[in-house]
Amino acid sequence: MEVWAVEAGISAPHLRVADFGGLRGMAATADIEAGEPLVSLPIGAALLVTPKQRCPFPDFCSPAFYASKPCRAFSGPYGGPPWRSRAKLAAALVAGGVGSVTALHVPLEQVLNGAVAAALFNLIYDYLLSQRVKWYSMVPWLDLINHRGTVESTVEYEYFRDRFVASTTSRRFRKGEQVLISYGPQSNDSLLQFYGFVEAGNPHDAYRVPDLAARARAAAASMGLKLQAAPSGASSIGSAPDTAGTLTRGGPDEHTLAAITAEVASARPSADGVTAVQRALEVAAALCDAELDVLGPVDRPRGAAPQLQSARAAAAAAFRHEKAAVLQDCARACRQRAKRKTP
Ligand SMILES: C[S@@+](CC[C@H](N)C(=O)[O-])C[C@H]1O[C@@H](n2cnc3c(N)ncnc32)[C@H](O)[C@@H]1O
Repeated sequence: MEVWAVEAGISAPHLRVADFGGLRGMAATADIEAGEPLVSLPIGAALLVTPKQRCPFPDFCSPAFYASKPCRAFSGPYGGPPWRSRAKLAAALVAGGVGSVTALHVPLEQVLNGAVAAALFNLIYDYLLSQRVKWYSMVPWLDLINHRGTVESTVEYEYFRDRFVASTTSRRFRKGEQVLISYGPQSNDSLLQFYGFVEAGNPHDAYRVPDLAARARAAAASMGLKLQAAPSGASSIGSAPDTAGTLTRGGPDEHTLAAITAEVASARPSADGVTAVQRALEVAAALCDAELDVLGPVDRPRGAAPQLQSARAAAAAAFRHEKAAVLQDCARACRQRAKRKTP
């Protein structure tokens, strides 16, 4: 494979395939500075799905499935066709034009007008496409690097070199260390669904609270607060199209905090000097505690059990463990923020 990589023009001078506790990944063979390219490869070495492309194997997968895009593949903003394709198009236009003038005796002005219109249409079409769509790609060597949500990394398409270049922007790797990139700011739900693993301490993980209105009210009640009864269908949250809320390690997201604030605005007794948002944060913390109770004990299985467990059961246990950690962090953050004058 390494011979093939060299022949294909793939350059990853400081990486080698290595095993990290049973997980294959890439190790640094020398110190790598932040910003230094990790992998660089010609676009021809990657398997690309571009926006204009039709399903190349309709017998293997339906065109509709193909059009829905394989989410596990690396994706990035569509950079338009490489300059070589544009050069070929230009050459075809010139050849067609010359042929039309000499063989078909079409007036030169007419041919030039047509060629300019075709070139412009192509450029505008690609420009508009590149604003809206992504291309998806399987990228050899780059696809051997594992994920860490805290690493900042980029994968760029260099138009004139016609290459993908991946680098990290936030950190250096020491010789022998595992080299990691970020697959994007993804929750564990998304990582588990699309990549089959759960990231411990994932900074982008979140906990979804279904039926936020009812649970916020129940949390408020558990704190001894009395709320005006919400007439059915009149809940500030219940009337919104999405009735779920999102709790992150830093507290409820903006929408969720606003919704809880509105839901508990009528809370009595109203404590002196406590703003509506501070009250909502206290309720959010109680809501986290209640969700933790629902989750129950979520310790990772210990002892000999992990080896005996199926990978699926282990992933489910890790997933629950991480969700509990998100709730604990969220409750802590809410309580800290509720103490501040401007939470
Ligand atoms: C792009 S590949 C990375 C290379 C892969 N480990 C291999 O051996 O081919 C993505 C897959 O690697 C694994 N992976 C990546 N990052 C991981 C992590 N932080 N923890 C566990 N598995 C990870 C997952 O199985 C994921 O679907």
